[in-house]
Amino acid sequence: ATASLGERTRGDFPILQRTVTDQETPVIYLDSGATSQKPQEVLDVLQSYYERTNSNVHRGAHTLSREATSAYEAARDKVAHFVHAFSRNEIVFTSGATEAINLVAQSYGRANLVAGDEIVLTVAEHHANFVPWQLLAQEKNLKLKFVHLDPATGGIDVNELEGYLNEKTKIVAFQHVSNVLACINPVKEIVQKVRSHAPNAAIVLDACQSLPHMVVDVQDLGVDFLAASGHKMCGPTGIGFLWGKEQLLNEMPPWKSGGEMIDQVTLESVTFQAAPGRFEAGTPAIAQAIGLGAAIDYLQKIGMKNIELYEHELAEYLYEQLQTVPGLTLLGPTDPKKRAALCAFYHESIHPSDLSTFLDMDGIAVRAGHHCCQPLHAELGIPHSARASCYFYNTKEDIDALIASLKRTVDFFAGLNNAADEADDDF
Ligand SMILES: Cc1ncc(COP(=O)(O)O)c(CNc2co[nH]c2=O)c1O
Repeated sequence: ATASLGERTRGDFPILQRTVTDQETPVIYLDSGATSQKPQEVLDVLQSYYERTNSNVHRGAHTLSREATSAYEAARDKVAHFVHAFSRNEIVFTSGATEAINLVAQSYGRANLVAGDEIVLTVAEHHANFVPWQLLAQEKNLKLKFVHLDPATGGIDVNELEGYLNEKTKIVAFQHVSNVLACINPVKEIVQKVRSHAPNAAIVLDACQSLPHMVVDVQDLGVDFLAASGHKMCGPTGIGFLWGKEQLLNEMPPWKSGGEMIDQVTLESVTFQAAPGRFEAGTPAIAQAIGLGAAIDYLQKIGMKNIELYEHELAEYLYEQLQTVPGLTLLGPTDPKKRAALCAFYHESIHPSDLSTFLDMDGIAVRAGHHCCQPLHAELGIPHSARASCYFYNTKEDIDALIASLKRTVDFFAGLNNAADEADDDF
């Protein structure tokens, strides 16, 4: 049989050969929603940069600085091409999606929203796309509205959106893919609805959990801003980016200030670079940006469509196999075809942290907690959940190991409960 994409690529990732228990079997990493692993190609580029090219960018007139500058700006070109930006100037490097969204809230938000204006979010947003808007709303006395979940599908009820939109809606910010529900929001339909019912709204897309996993084309989607993190798409930590329409970016006031982002500084005044330089104060994360460029090269070699198709298989298999574990409730859409390759779940009597600890003892890495989505967990009536999240380097055998370990864990706790019941009966 043809080797799966996971079988063909897992050897590219040194860390996936590591064992984390006293058993010989390598770690089964099912926490890519938190951060992805890094292929050798990216690791080599980072090493080579520091060995051969390291220098500060945009300033020095010497060879190393010129080489570092062209490598850094080539990374920007790669990101621009990857998201099909209208222009390379629309790519602002940040430390990650969190910083990208904060930039929009504090620069665009402060300059364009006034008391009484409205921001529409969903209850499922990650805190990175929730708290910056809460703080802006507190600062400027704005109204926050939240699109809720559709109980029938387990996903976000975008039909509810229309009723929240009006002339005062100035921001509509939502995730492309949920890091907990696994739902894939219909971005183009949402954009159409917002454009027709909220003409003054800027649309901010949190693409953290979509960009690593599928083709994302900002021109096709029609949004105004997009935020993403490099570390979730085979890149190093410390790099992400904001894509924004060039005209919007150039109308926005600077955010962080200092060197690089200025044009002229005198004792009396200061003028600024145009985008993207305006928003890149200080020495940037040069190596990290170049590493992200190498990650994009790696992903493009595999093909984002191939990754998307393979992860559909993993998504369905993961969801269907988790349904065979007694006592589990799975979060998110009930149609496996409408899910990304992650699944959050909870057990009727076993704490998610106990589940993840027992899985860890079997060398399986999942996450337990609220996944920076406390409002969503409150909406679901649960304090936390466990979550398995896949990437293209995972295999169905990884999921089989997860399921087997979960069933052993559930049996173990059932045995404990039975023993406790018997002890009670003896009294
Ligand atoms: C949908 C979504 N938005 C924003 C972020 C923030 O990204 P950062 O700035 O790179 O941290 C995350 C990270 N999500 C997770 C990080 O750890 N577990 C997660 O699910 C995310 O999943």
